[in-house]
Amino acid sequence: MPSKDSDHRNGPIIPPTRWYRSLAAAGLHNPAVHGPARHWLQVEGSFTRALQQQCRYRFHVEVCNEGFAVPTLEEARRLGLAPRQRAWIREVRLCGDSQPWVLARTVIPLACLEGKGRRLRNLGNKPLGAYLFSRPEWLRGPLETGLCQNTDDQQPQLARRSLFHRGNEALMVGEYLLPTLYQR
Ligand SMILES: C=C(O[C@@H]1C=C(C(=O)O)C=C[C@H]1O)C(=O)O
Repeated sequence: MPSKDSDHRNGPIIPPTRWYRSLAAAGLHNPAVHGPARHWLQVEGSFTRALQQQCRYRFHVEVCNEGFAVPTLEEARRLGLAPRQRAWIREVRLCGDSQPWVLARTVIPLACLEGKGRRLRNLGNKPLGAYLFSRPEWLRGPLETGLCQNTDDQQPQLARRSLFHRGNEALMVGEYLLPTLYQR
């Protein structure tokens, strides 16, 4: 059942995105990945942490949509899920000093919600990164680079995503950089 946050009218518009295995591969299609956003596309470790370090005053997470929903076909394929299999989907804005800097979309398959993973449904405004990076059983896979399609200059143009693995299970975190983050 969707949480009350899914009533939010101003949820992030996550643009359709083409994903590449590396920054260099994406750069062949859009050299903007080598510009000021490059640093953010390559941050290792917790992205939340890196954003917090850039804030003068305050970092916060705004939950826009959260609940059970059907992932896109591309997401289902990437996670090895059957098409139309529902998952817990969380969409948030990551804000620095009260400005939205990043939109994030996380797809959490049902298997990840079992056992201790139940907590993943109750994060609220606590950043997911704080959860994942404080638990050694979750390991991050390689970062992909995304080129967002059909966006205007207020919307994300560039993105990154990775799978986090716990044994045979995996969830997927996509982070879509808003120009306000890297054009400051
Ligand atoms: C995965 C991380 O978590 C961050 C927090 C998110 C959330 O709270 O939904 C989403 C994407 C991330 O950037 C991270 O910090 O690296």
